[in-house]
Amino acid sequence: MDSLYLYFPVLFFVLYIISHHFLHKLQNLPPSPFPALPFIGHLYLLGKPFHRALFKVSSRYGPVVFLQFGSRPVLLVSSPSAAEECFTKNDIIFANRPDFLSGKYFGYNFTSLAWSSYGEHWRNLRRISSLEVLSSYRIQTLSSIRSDEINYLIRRLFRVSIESSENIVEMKSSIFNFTFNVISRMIAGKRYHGEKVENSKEAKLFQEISKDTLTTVPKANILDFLPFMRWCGLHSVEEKMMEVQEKRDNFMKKEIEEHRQLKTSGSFPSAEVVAGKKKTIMEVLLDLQKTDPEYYTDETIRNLMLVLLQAGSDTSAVTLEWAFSHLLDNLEILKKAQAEIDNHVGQDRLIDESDLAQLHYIRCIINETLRMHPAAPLLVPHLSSEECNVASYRVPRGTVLLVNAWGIHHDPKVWEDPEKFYPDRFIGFEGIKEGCKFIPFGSGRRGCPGENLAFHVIGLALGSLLQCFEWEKPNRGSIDMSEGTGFTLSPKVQPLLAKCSPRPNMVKLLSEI
Ligand code: HEM
Repeated sequence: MDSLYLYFPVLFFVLYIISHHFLHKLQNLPPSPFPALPFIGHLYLLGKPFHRALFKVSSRYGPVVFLQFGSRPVLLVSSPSAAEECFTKNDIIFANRPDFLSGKYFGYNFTSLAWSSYGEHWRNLRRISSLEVLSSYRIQTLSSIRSDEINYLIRRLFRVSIESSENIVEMKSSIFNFTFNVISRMIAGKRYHGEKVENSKEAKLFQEISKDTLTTVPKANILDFLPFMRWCGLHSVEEKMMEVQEKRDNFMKKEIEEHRQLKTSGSFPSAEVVAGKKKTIMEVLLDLQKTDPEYYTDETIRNLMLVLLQAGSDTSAVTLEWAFSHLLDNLEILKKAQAEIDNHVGQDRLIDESDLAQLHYIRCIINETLRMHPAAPLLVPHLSSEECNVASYRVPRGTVLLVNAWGIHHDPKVWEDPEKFYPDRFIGFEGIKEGCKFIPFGSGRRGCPGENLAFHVIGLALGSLLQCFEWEKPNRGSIDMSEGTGFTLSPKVQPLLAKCSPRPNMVKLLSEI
């Protein structure tokens, strides 16, 4: 009789497995790993980096997996066909964002472009950004900012390369300063890093704010899935977020006020803003405010500015750093890119953005970098607003959708030899016509609106730095390619160091910049 009690836990366990299995089948939910633990569900499966851990889960359970992350149901998708189903047939249903704390605090209570749910407000913000802010016309109008900024960067690298005996450059900060200055000048007509920075105190403040924002988000993600952790030592996270948001908001308030004053006094913040022809994005929005003050409130403008600044600078910088890391490890590819530039542009003038359309191999390098290191490996989380079907499975309303773009890009069934950095695979690639096998910018309604700008910024920087300099690894060892973790950004853990020296035929031109 006593031994019967010993069998109880085993019996319970077997019944649990059977009921889990049949309940799942009955509900027609996608496959789900066993077990889902009390409170944390499947969070125990999350190793670092998240995209790699989730790729392992998909390799075992299939391209569509149903998970429970703490209190939230999650659909993990990692095949081109399932991703396509989410972003075509079910696109409107998944065009929402979950109510994460980042959206509450940094997204102005879910009213920002990146965090608001699908609806009229989001459509309006998206329309303004596509037409007024990130349109081809606006990107072209502000091209002088990008060429000016690349000149600053080239000049600095040239100085380092001739002045220091070691000519070693820390690429991460150089690249970040470049992309940040590009976006901040397009938005506010102001640079915050490097030469001719008008107000270095302000620049330092924004750097602090960005750092605080990025360090708070992962802690907030824990609370997003495990709200009870508030009572287990994480109660201060929300206070910290409020504090950071206040700083972000005040920073933008000051910028807008300054812009207004300069506008009324007739003196614009930077030389390239001439007679309304090359308006900064902030000016465009302040003009719209005059016509519709109820909609274009100061808060809406601050909100949009902060989204663009954050979404536009880190992502492009991370991509450029990865591209250089691979080029230093594959010098034959680097030489091939330089040969293309020499062939189409020559060495008598610097690359101009209008050359980029001819530089197909440079585009292949960028694509290959985005394939291997999509800046947002799991895209940005979506949320289903109603029940739908994916790959014939039922997905309940209120499910968080994670599309593992990194997983799709690294799947040997989708890409041959996926771990090899091989830009030639993109020769003749037909983009969206090939479905969702390459989705670094997402797809569908919530796909990235800054894709075109990103290719201009990254293409110009990569092309110019390859045209002007010879690049080498700082030592013989191979480059550390470890990836950082996070739901929304996958930077390189070790900042890239590179040896850089001017290409002999470019020295004259470089000394004149
Ligand atoms: C290499 C560069 C970039 C990459 C890889 C990238 C990638 C992405 C991804 C994956 C998303 C989420 C898509 C989804 O929800 O499924 C996104 C959203 C977004 N991106 Fe980008 N992005 C880049 C550059 C930019 C730039 C330059 C800007 C603008 C200055 C920008 C602005 C945005 C905005 C505003 C959203 C939110 C859109 C929405 O929720 O409706 N991005 N981006």
